[in-house]
Order: sequence, then structure tokens, then C-alpha cells
Amino acid sequence: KDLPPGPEPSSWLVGNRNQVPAQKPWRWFEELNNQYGPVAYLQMGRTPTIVIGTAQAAWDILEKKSPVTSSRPRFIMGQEILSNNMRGFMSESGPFWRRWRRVLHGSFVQKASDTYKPVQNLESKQLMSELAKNPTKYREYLERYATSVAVVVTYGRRVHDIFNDEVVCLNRETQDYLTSINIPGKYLVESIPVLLYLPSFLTPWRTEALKQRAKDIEYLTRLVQEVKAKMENGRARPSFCRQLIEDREKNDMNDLEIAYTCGTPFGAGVETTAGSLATFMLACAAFGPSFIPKAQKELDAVVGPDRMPTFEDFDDLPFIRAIVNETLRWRPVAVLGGTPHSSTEDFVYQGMFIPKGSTIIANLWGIHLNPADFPDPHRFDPERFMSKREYPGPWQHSSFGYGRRVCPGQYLASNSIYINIARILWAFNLSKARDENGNEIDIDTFAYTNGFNSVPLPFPISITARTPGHVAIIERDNEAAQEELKAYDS
Ligand code: HEM
Repeated sequence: KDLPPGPEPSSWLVGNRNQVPAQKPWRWFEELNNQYGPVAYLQMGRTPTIVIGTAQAAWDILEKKSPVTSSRPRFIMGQEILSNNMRGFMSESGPFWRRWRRVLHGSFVQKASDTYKPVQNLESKQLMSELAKNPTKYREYLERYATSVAVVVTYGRRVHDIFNDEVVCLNRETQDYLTSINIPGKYLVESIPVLLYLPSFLTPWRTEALKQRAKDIEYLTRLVQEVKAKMENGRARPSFCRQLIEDREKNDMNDLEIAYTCGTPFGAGVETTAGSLATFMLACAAFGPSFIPKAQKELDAVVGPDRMPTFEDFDDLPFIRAIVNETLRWRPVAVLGGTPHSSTEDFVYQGMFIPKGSTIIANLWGIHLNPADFPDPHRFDPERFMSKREYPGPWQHSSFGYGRRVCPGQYLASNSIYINIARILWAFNLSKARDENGNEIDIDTFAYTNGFNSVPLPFPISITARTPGHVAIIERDNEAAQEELKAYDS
């Protein structure tokens, strides 16, 4: 009787499952929290499910109570069958997950992430040149940037073409498959695990997932073998994969574990980074006149017209930093807070009983669009980050999640978003595109995908260089960058 409040389940067997919409459930969760309060209760099949709708409640439950709220629910299709229990982000807390988390932490903490700034700097110079030459293809270029950074960091080699690079195509196939099977309610076996014991001729869903598993193992292992071969002939650049191979004994990781762990930055870091940069572009098209002039004034005063902004300018560009924060807040890419958490003990929060084994969803859509924390929340307004506000956590927003599961790629991602936003605003004027009659084309700021990550649907935007001088600097810098980037091609 002390469970958090929530809607009546429609039946004993399915609970509230049929009430959750398949399209953009985060909007329904937002309404749920508006109606029932910051902590709402759903019964999804037999699984107690807690939906959190405010920053403070999420912080109290997922950060302060992190020791008992940092596990994951059981993912029978995605983790047990498809991934052979090898993908750490779906792994329950335990020795396997701790080892995976420790090696990621070692390679992506703030200090380690700083060592990736040189390649982010070079790849970003290429991005600026691509945008200057062919601005209509901006979305492809953002994705190439994010992909190449992830692959250089992981395997020490670049990506030139996201449509034909073999690693990228295989990884994309894996991600698409994983997303397609991790849909709550899609497979009966998730609610009735005993179906796992049926013979294989009655379980085509398992056969299909096992086929994909074999493909994944083949290419993920091959990529590690390639790095090993380079190490043997002294040509391997420093990379996450090389580090894992060198520390194999110390970390007590076998080859398969290393292969899957190396798939992590691609799976978690590409769509999130590129999608956030696309959100920034959308904000420029929809709200540009309200913030771009101030940003360019700051850039002109601090950086000037004769060079691009750099990582060293970060401390001197408070308004650009505010734009980065507002981008991550306004349309959070991990819209449901990433993969749900699960509790490992019963506990009580503000008089409400949270049972052991609850699935816990921190609905970032509701948290970031809560007018109590962010007045007029659908307005893109960097000013809200210009002074310190009462808000739990180090970032003043909640984009990177909570507790022991907090995003390990947060520094790598933030650096990518900062350097590209600073340079795009330094180099270009961005505004609504115009149709053939010269009329501005309206922007729908709610036109986002329905996936696990929610990213902007394609939209038109006008991107033009501020002056020919800016283009000349971009081309000069990109030429030099290409020379340095050759080292990542061998
Ligand atoms: C803008 C970019 C990004 C955003 C907004 C983002 C956001 C998130 C969020 C919300 C979570 C869930 C945290 C939780 O469960 O409480 C998460 C988890 C994770 N992120 Fe990111 N992320 C981004 C980029 C990256 C990058 C570049 C990497 C590369 C290393 C990465 C690796 C991970 C991993 C491995 C997890 C799972 C952690 C675990 O289960 O212990 N992310 N991220």
C-alpha cells in the first residue's frame, strides 16, 4: 500500500504495459509525473517500475542510493541471447560489470579524455572544411566526425566514409538489431523466461539473435586481431583496444571480453554525440537570432578573426559553455535516461516503498523540461546557464545520468560538443533555410526520432561563412590537419 502512486493496472497479467504508448513514451511518462508526482509507479507485466520526473528525486534515488539502484533489469534477448552476457551496459552490477566499468573508467576519465583532444581538434578541422564546402550535407559530416573520433580512440584508425567503411557498416547493423529487439513487450520470453527452455524449432527469435551474435563475434574479434598484428610489427597507435590487450593479464580479461568491450564507445558514443550536435543546429535554425549574435561577440572578443577557437579557450568562453549545456538540456538525446536502472534491495523514499527488483527510469524528457527547474523549458535559452542555480549534480543538467552508471564517456562527449559548437559559431551564420520563393522554412522543434536515443529528423538550415577570411583560415588549418591525420590511416 505504500508503493508510489500511479495508474490502475489494466490486468493482473500485463499490469500497465498496454497503457504505455509505443511512440515517444517519454511524453506519456512526463504526463504521468505531472499527475502523480515526481515518483510514479507502473506494473510492467510482473515487474515493478518506477518513473522519476524531477532532477531532485532522480538524484536522491539514483545518486544518493546508488549502491542499491545501479543494477540493470534482465535483458533476455539483448544481453543473454544476442550478447552472450558480454555487453557491460546491459549487465547487472557484479564482478563482470565492475571489471568492464573499471577499464572504461581508466580510459575515459577526464584526464584520459584530455589525451583525445588532439584528434578531436584535427577531425573538427575537417568537419569545418566539409561544412564550408557543402553545408547541405551537414548531418552526414557530423556523423562522420563522431564515428571517426570513436574509432580512432578505440582502434587507432580513422573513418573517411560512413557509408562504405566496413567496421562502421557492421557496427551499424549490430546497433540497429540491438535497438530493434530491446523494445519492451516485443518478446514474450522477456516476461515468461521459461520459454527459454523450448526446443529451437519453436524459438525462431532465438535462432535469429544467435545468428547476429555469431556475426558480432566474428567482426569484433577480427578488429582486435588487427590491432594485435599492428602491435607485433610496431605500427599500433595508442588506443583503447591496444591498452586492453597490453593489460590483458592485469585486468583478467579474455579475448572475447576485450572484443566486446571495444565495441562500447561506438555503440554508446556515436549517435549520442552526432545527435546532440544536430540538436544544436536545430536550435540555431529555430532560435538563432536570440543567442548567435551574443555568442559571436564573445568569440570575436576572445578568439578574434585570425584563428579558430581551441580547447585552450574553453575557460574564457562562458557563453559558449552555456550553449553546450543548453544543447544537452533542451532535447536530451538519451531521452529516457539511457538504459534503465534496477534496484537490488527494498528501500523507502519519502514514505514510498520501492521494492527490490524495480526497474527505475529517470525520464530525462520530463526532468529537463520541468518548468520548476527550467522556466519556459521548450525555449532554447543559454542564459539560464550563465549564473549558478540550485540543481543537483556537477553539470547543472542531467544529460549524463547518475550514480555508478553515470556515462563514462561524458568528458569525451563534452569535449566534442564544445569544440564543434565554438568553431561552427565562430565560422558560420546559421539561420532558417528559405524556399524557392525566398520565404523562411518553418522549423518543427519536436520533430525527433522515436528510438532509444532520440535525435532530430532531417531539417533544412542555411549555413554560410561569416567572411571569406574565416573560410581561408578553415582551409589553411584543414590542409595542415590532413597531413597530421595521415598517421591514423596506416
Ligand atoms: C552527448 C553524448 C552522450 C550522452 C548525452 C550520453 C548519455 C548517457 C546516459 C544518460 C547514460 C545512462 C547513465 C545511467 O544509466 O544513469 C549513458 C551511459 C553510458 N555511456 Fe554515454 N552519453 C554520451 C556519449 C558517450 C560516449 C562518447 C561514450 C564513449 C565511451 C559513452 C559511453 C557510455 C557507456 C559505456 C554507458 C553505460 C554505462 C554503464 O552501464 O555502466 N557515452 N550515457
